Amino acid sequence: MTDAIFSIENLSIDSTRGGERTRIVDGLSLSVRPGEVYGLVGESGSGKSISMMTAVGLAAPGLDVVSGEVTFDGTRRDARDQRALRRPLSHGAALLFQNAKGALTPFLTAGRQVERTLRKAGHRRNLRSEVTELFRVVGLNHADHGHKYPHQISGGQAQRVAMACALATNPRLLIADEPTTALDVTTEGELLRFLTGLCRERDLAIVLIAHNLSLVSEHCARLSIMHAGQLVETGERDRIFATPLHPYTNGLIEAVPDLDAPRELVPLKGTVWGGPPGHERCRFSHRCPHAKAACDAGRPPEVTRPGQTVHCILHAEEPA
Ligand SMILES: Nc1ncnc2c1ncn2[C@@H]1O[C@H](COP(=O)(O)OP(=O)(O)OP(=O)(O)O)[C@@H](O)[C@H]1O
Repeated sequence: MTDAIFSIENLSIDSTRGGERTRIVDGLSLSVRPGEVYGLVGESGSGKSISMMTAVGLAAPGLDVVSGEVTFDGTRRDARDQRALRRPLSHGAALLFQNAKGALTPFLTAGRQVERTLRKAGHRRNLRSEVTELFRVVGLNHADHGHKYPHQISGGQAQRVAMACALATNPRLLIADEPTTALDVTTEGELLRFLTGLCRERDLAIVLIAHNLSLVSEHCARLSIMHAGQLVETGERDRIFATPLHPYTNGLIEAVPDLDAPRELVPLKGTVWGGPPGHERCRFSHRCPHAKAACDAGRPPEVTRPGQTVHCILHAEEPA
């Protein structure tokens, strides 16, 4: 995709535990445009965080980046060289995590946290007014909250302070890793609407990582669905919801309650990593109602349909 500001191609990561090597991310590719909130969805443990942290040069020690290329702002880099990858991304990208309160420094007021980030980003003049402006941008009143310590504000307010810190570096890419999981539903909705607006106003590219498909579908026009380290389906939200092609996507959609048309929810059977070892196969086969021998015999083929790409043998066999 030529107009993407951030793209990942064929990222694979191995982890070795107890002498056993496991491919925890297997050939992930995705790309995000400026002004877009892109969703990365999957159950807990499917590899969303590890993929995105590695793509910005923050792979945990001990992980082996086997392959992958990351393009940011027009320059392509080998993901195996994490240091080289981290340098440009540490200036152009910001990260938001689930527990904002825990991420803020407990002995610094909310205002000082933002001021410190501004200083680190090289700002020296008009710091007070820049902090006040960043508070305004994230929907907080500096006079009310700037002097408070993290334990004196709510989880939603702490997440807004974390956002102000993130915006202080003027990023072009924001990776938001389950940023609202610890918040109540109303605050969650408010914050995500706010993030979406921010993304449009500032032409910011956002990758929203979440396990909740309905949440992502509300805020992202394009998304990727991940299972056990592999992407199973990618594409436009409307197409994916209208005609889910992968049995896993279908399972996730069936598990989402629909208040307008109540129906029996169908929980997904099995666990993410419950299948036989080896990555040269479909990793959903042990949970799939349509599985056949061929699913375990090789990697699932990538099949492209208008606005959608699926990795599944079922669709390789039918005409486009
Ligand atoms: N530092 C590490 N070294 C080795 N394996 C790891 C490491 N961190 C995570 N893993 C494993 O990698 C897999 C993917 O983890 P990851 O945290 O990326 O999942 P996730 O989809 O983001 O889940 P969650 O929503 O729970 O954060 C899991 O099986 C996890 O146990």
